[in-house]
Amino acid sequence: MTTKQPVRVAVTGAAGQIGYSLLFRIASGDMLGKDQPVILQLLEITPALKALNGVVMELRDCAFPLLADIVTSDDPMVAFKDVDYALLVGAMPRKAGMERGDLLGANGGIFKPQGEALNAVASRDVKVLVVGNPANTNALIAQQNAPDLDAKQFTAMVRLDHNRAISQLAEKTGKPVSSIKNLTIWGNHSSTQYPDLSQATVDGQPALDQVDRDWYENSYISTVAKRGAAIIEARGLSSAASAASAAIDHMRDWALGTPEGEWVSMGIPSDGSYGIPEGLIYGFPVTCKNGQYEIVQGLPVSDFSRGKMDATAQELTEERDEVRKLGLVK
Ligand SMILES: NC(=O)c1ccc[n+]([C@@H]2O[C@H](COP(=O)([O-])OP(=O)(O)OC[C@H]3O[C@@H](n4cnc5c(N)ncnc54)[C@H](O)[C@@H]3O)[C@@H](O)[C@H]2O)c1
Ligand SMILES: O=C(O)C[C@H](O)C(=O)O
Repeated sequence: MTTKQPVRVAVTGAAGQIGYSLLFRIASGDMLGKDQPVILQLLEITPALKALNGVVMELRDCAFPLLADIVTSDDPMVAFKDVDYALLVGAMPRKAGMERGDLLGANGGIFKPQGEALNAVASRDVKVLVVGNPANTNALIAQQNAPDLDAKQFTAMVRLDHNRAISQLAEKTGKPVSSIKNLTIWGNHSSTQYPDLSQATVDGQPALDQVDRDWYENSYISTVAKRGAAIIEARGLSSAASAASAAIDHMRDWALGTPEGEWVSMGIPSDGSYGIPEGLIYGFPVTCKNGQYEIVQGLPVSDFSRGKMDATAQELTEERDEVRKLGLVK
């Protein structure tokens, strides 16, 4: 029997399609371990509380041994009270033909009050993951409105891109996903992201020795970067189960650590590493230990990589300028 004290996990947009995959996996111990009880604190807008109640009924019907309690609210000051983890999912998804950045006007305003509420009532050690798009700049908005928390506590999800990049490479090389290590998603969770194979290995051998350079530069990068749009085109709805799975991976690795000698990609505040403007929430290669992440330093950067890394940083700078004009960040 477990003796650990429950931790509090907030999920926003909990009645949405990502929420419907995510909550059950958190409650079953996939995110924080099979010995860690959780209290779910679920935030929705008022008209969605009835649907959320249905999801809560289903959660209870699973009789998850690790699910200690469930709180629901339409008030972030209630949902974020004392939370140790916050997964900010609630936001409008894009439709076919839109870029994620087109959602800034509709979604940016959600993250200012949520940042303020986290600042006021969350655990001082809260770990925040922003999933709602455009995720990097929404994370920046939340962070800038939570001045009493450490900037490093706010992260954005590029793990879905990271997982897509692994899967595409596995398919191309005919090797299992478990044989692929150390690729990086640099930059924005958008079509300017840079899935970088220059340090990646397949079965311990350089990935770029095992694929054609032309395929890498002219097919692979755009397939990974535009996968979200391909899912919307096929499903008529944006990715949900895979997004939830990536959120689980992101939080699990941050909380419990990355395997020795391996890194993952997280959207985190730039400290100026690799010449990326300080403060942007940018995808970097990171290792995690004891609940902290660190940027992998000293990787060589080719001219090809430099161009791609700067282009996605430029897009994030423009998004920051846009939300500054909207008064959402300083
Ligand atoms: N970063 C990524 O890799 C990634 C991947 C997939 C989807 N997304 C994004 O995640 C977001 C959610 O996607 P979804 O498919 O679950 O959408 P959805 O429309 O199914 O669900 C969103 C939910 O958020 C709720 N919501 C809206 N405003 C809210 C607020 N202020 N507070 C709390 N809840 C609020 C809505 O009522 C709805 O139930 C979208 O912005 C989508 O683009 C990001
Ligand atoms: O593409 C989208 O708009 C949804 C999500 O960000 C994704 O990458 O699947």
